Amino acid sequence: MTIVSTAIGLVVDFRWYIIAALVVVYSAKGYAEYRRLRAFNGPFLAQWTDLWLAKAAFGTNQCGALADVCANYGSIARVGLNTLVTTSPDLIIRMSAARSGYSKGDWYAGTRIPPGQDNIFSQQDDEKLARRRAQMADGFSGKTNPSLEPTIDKHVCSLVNLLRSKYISTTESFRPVDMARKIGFYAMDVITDLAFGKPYGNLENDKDMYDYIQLTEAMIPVVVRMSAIPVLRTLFQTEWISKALFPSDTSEAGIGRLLGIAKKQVSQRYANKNIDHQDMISSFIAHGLTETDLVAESVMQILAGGETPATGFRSTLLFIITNPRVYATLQKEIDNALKTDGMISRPVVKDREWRQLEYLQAVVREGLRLCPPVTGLLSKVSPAGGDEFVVDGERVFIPGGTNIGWACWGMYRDKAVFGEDSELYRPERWLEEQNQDKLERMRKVVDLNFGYGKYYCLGRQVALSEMHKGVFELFRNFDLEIVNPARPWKSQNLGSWIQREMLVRVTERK
Ligand code: HEM
Repeated sequence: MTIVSTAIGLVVDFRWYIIAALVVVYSAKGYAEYRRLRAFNGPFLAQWTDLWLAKAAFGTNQCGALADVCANYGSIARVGLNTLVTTSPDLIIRMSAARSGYSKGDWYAGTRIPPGQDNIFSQQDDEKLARRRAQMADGFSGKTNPSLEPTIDKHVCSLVNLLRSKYISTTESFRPVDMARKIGFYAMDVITDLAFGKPYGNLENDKDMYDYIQLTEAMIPVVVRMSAIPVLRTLFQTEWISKALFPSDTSEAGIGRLLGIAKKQVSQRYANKNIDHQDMISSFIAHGLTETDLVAESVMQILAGGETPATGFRSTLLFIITNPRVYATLQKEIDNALKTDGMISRPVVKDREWRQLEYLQAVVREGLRLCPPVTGLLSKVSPAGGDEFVVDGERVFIPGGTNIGWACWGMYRDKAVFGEDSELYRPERWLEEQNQDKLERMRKVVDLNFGYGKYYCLGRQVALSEMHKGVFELFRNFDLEIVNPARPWKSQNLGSWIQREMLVRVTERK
């Protein structure tokens, strides 16, 4: 007791010295951190603190804020004490290239679900990641996993059936449908079917089963925001804090419920592993994933592959139905293909068939350009010795251990790459460009939507198939009109997208 009271007395007596020492240490550290990245410009707050980053992360237009910083301060700009963002596709390609010295930064660690358990996305060790990618690649490939395309087709049919059975308007009746929600149902059914071998059944029940979409809409922004801000990231990664915050796998809804379902489904499949299924889980088991790995990977697939194709599909649909020229041209391409004997299968267009439809592909690519589904920072960290890089004709040195995220919203609107009208939704740009090098560059930049090199998205083919089939079948079957062109939907970017209330009038095609 006497020792404690003596210590408290000393602290009180010397409080001003202690406060002064703390201020000096903090300022010296802050100054050293400021100097380390002083070659990069950025907002004043971002030179000295992480407050600018926190403000952007907690706003509702995170990707726009990052793009503005690069527009104002250069294609590599400073947004925090140890964080840069870039609109340079060449830097993004360099960081993710197969043998680059860069690795995934701490941003990714916030995506360990359940807490403490790595999955393919959160894995920061390049060697372990390469091993895991090799184990999982076959499950994502249509060549080695014949169940992928039929699974997607099944849910395209369910989407069409749902619209036809409940939401057809006529001159006598008006039955607006929230397409933002139904597309979310579609994407979630596809991914749960692929990941667990059984869909959630959202489309069949016309319901957000287990409130999953509602709760992930609430949860993902929290994770993405926490990951963006270094101090919160450190807190969230502290095991007991993340465990305390994370819902248990016995929760009745949301991510806890997802984890519970994943555990149950995986353990059933694991027990039956010798039975000959030809799907994703069996491919992963055959490549040596343990039961614990499988749970973490199936949850991650749902988080990585649920909302992302839905965002691509929804925004593309909105661009089409609010643009009469695009609508008419697309419909004509679809109708002509349908009139050509044997070109298009029923009930759902095949992957090899939509790949022959140039305008449809341009429509989807342009949608991904203007509304990129993945907008979180995805920060990579520079190699220990730093890196030299030429940007906008100038050689810059990036010190070792620096986090570099992307400002993809700005990158996809670069006039030098996409032309003066880069803000405009104009699929024709993909068909009119005569200069093959320029076209190739445009393609390469938009394909960065799926990452690059050693971190390239494993679900790209699945996502493209979902989006192209979905768009084709909606316009094969229906006419679509936006109900309120003055407020077509509610869309916010919180690091990930929340898109809702997209009311559409659906009529049968004559
Ligand atoms: C339009 C839809 C999609 C987009 C735009 C997209 C984009 C991305 C991006 C940007 C990354 C991270 C790259 C990086 O870390 O640098 C990624 C990783 C990943 N994606 Fe996708 N994705 C989509 C759909 C899907 C789907 C449907 C699945 C699953 C079926 C999926 C599975 C994965 C996996 C497993 C990874 C981790 C790869 C790794 O870190 O090695 N994605 N995706």
